[in-house]
Amino acid sequence: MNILDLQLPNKSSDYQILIGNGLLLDVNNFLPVIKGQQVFIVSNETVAPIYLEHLKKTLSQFEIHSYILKDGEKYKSLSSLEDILDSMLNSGLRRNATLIALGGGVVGDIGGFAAAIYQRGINFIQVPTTVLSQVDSSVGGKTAVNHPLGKNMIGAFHQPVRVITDLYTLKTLSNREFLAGIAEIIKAAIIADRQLFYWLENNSESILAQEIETLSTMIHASCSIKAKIVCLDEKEQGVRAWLNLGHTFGHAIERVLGFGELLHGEAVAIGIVMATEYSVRLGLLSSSESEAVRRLIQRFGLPTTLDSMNFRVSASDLVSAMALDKKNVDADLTLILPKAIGKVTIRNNIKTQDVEQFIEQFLEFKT
Ligand SMILES: NC(=O)c1ccc[n+]([C@@H]2O[C@H](COP(=O)([O-])OP(=O)(O)OC[C@H]3O[C@@H](n4cnc5c(N)ncnc54)[C@H](O)[C@@H]3O)[C@@H](O)[C@H]2O)c1
Ligand SMILES: O=C(O)C(=O)C[C@@H](O)[C@H](O)[C@H](O)COP(=O)(O)O
Ligand SMILES: [Zn+2]
Repeated sequence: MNILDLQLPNKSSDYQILIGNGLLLDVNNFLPVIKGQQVFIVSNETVAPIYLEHLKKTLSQFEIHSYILKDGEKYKSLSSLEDILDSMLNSGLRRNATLIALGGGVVGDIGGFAAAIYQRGINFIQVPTTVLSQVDSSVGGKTAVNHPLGKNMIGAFHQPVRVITDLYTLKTLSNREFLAGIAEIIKAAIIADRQLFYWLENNSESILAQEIETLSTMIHASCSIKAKIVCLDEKEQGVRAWLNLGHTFGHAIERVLGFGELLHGEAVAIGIVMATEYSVRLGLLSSSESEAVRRLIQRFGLPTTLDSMNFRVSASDLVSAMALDKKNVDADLTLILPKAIGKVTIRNNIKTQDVEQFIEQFLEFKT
């Protein structure tokens, strides 16, 4: 088992990320961080039938309650959140209970948000079961639900007390979801680890074959990047915004198409290509590095254009959605732009008209 320590400026919220095989089955991974006698597990209708009984058995010494969410991004909503909170109250959950989010990023984000606001905040553990949630969403304490007008618009920072990443759970993940998670790993490499970028290129065959040793190395490397950035800037006052590379475009795509039409990782893959090409347009990045990014994304079977997924959107709709992005300061857009593979910069004061013109050209482009 690998252990990553996430050390936040506020010492009392430091926590560990455990990464290994079969961790779900060992109560000792949970015991040090469970408070009280009550455990409330949030999962969904796909993950629960496979893993919920195992987890309940592991935690059989506790009083266990659970809530099973419908599957899909569209259920990361205020209305589902209300149902979860109703269920917590109906279960007689006390303030010293522990909530466990068992599932992918949707379950982790909404479950974490429920833990953040239930009786003003309770203990919570992330048990991520997708590549994406193991390398990204389970770490860092961003919890939220979507609003029809934008991604993650209603949420809170609420750190888990532990992240328990059981690599065995990936065995049941669909290939499309597996690949979507790789998009956030490519993102992490472009942000901060040039070596990881070329490692992904050189090990793509083994990754695509889902060889467990390779996956373990990859998940550990990518998760460490996220943990380091979060330690520097927990509440996104500065460098944490790097983690939003590809997301200004990606979130707008998700919202304009309708949540769940494209997977988050797929929208981020297209968003990364758009951000790198916009970076070339501004003269910040060489076209050869931008091409290398596009090639790596394609290598993992991820989309690089909306056209390749048979989706049609207008530049003006995308820009209107981007205007609501949480990073924006005043009327202009803020974008995270690569300067080289392994280095990004935060650019404020980007004019919406320029981005709209860029998107029009981008949407014309066919691979
Ligand atoms: N909080 C953050 O920092 C952060 C970071 C990145 C993404 N996110 C959010 O995470 C969400 C995307 O997460 P995701 O990609 O995990 O999507 P997801 O939670 O929808 O899971 C993907 C699919 O895989 C299924 N699944 C999960 N684990 C499985 C398993 N082990 N075996 C079989 N099926 C399994 C799910 O039921 C779902 O159908 C988005 O809402 C995104 O906004 C949040
Ligand atoms: O942890 C972060 O910070 C991120 O930006 C990670 C992203 O991959 C993730 O999708 C996050 O939920 C986006 O946050 P948001 O603040 O743009 O909603
Ligand atoms: Zn993301």
